Amino acid sequence: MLLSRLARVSQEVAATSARTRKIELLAELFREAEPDDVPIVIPYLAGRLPQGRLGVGWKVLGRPVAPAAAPTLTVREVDALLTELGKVSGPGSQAERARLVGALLGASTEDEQRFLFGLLTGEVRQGALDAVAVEGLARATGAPPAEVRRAVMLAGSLQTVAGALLADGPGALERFRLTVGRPVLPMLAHSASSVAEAVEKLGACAVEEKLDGIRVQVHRDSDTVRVHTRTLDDITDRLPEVTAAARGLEGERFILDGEVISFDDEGRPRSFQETAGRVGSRVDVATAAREVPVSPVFFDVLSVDGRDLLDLPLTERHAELARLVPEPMRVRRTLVSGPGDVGAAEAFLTETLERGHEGVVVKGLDAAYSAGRRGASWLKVKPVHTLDLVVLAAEWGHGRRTGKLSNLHLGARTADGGFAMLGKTFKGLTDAMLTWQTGRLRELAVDESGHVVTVRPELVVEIAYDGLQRSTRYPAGVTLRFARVVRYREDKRPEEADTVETLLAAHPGVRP
Ligand SMILES: Nc1ncnc2c1ncn2[C@@H]1O[C@H](COP(=O)(O)OP(=O)(O)OP(=O)(O)O)[C@@H](O)[C@H]1O
Repeated sequence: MLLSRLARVSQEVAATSARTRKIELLAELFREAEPDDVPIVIPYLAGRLPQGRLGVGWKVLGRPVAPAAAPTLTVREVDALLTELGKVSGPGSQAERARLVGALLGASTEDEQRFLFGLLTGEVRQGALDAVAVEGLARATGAPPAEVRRAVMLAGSLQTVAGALLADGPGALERFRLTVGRPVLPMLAHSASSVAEAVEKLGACAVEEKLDGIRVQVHRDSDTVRVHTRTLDDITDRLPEVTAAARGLEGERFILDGEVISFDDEGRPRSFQETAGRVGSRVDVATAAREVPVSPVFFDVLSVDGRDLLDLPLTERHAELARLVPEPMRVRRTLVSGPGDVGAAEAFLTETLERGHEGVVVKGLDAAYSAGRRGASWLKVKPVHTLDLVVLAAEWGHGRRTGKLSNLHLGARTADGGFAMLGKTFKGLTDAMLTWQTGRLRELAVDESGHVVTVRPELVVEIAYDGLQRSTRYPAGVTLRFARVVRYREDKRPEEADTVETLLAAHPGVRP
């Protein structure tokens, strides 16, 4: 497929607000695409780079290059060139990158250049596009949209399903059934501001402790156990305790969902940083496991003995979980019959906080497991509110922080798919975080002016703050009071960051 075709459709999709028209445009595009184009076309449409990071500075991109008169570039050629670009390193790499970018831009028409600028700087991000693409794909191939959605949810990748569908037609969906050994994206939660609000919304519900550890999905098929993170990375080798626990259970074939966390000698949870540090360390796992032992605590089960439980209501999945997993390895919960019984839910939250946990997750009893979704039937309630924001730029530090990118410019998502800066902070950053972020942010740099390095808006960071206040300095008309970094959220994509709208809704007293 020609890049010019993709660039035109991308522009048309962005220009129309009618969802049906977007779907039709994408269906047409998919009908023309070769299966091999799909892993490139889908991320490009959403403004994502399949390579993740390229290290191309704005200075390289900013140099004008005379455009080609007629379009000849294919999306696969562009992809191959960007892959090559991502690999350039060592002495002379700057010149080599400039040469490759020059060649790419010189072969592009004006429209294609505009598209590539948007893509490489991360300015065009169409978060909602993947959902529209699923519909377009269903239309293009004659597969039922609901089945395509379920396949995408189970494959954890729209590209993979799209490639299979375009190559083999609707029959290919069979391949994406829930299978032990093949991880699926976990179900996620929305937020509620109080237990009362959550119970009001959900009616009869289970209130579960919310453990601040690392989400794990554990697959066991007789002696084989695999442990995956929320982003589907395989971390089996780092967590021998989890493998041992799974092998110790009665069942032979199952998929469990839960949290891995480290408890101290008194049985209180250690800090998230300690658990995360343990899970993150790949070397000398045995020593790490002695110093910071972790335990799995399960709260859901997706499959048992070849039975797919995803569509069962929570109550039935709980019953299966209770049969399979003994009590200390299951999350604590209490059942609440509805708003009349909210006192029990509040008492459970208080007790959970006293035991050192961060809050509760309130879950509707009838709800199925929606893998990969932020389901409306799981509501988390945490007394300490934090925001997930995106790093837009960073400033070179002074004094002790010389040579390190320090002060972060923080952005929330806006309705048009962009980001609005809410303020800056360098508080809460440990030396290790400073070193890490300096390396990572340099890879994402697109421009440097004075002491400010502008980056592709990719990195999500969790921020604690004391309040919101009006400000004429910032584009959304508000800024954060006493913002400080809690942790980086590499498991989150910028599309999952908080929006200006939800922030304002959480502070009704502050009007920009
Ligand atoms: N009982 C539980 N049920 C579901 N999730 C739980 C539970 N206990 C802890 N968790 C964790 O809480 C997360 C749910 O919150 P959410 O899906 O919104 O992710 P998040 O945005 O990372 O949340 P947070 O930043 O609050 O951890 C899950 O991914 C899981 O890791």
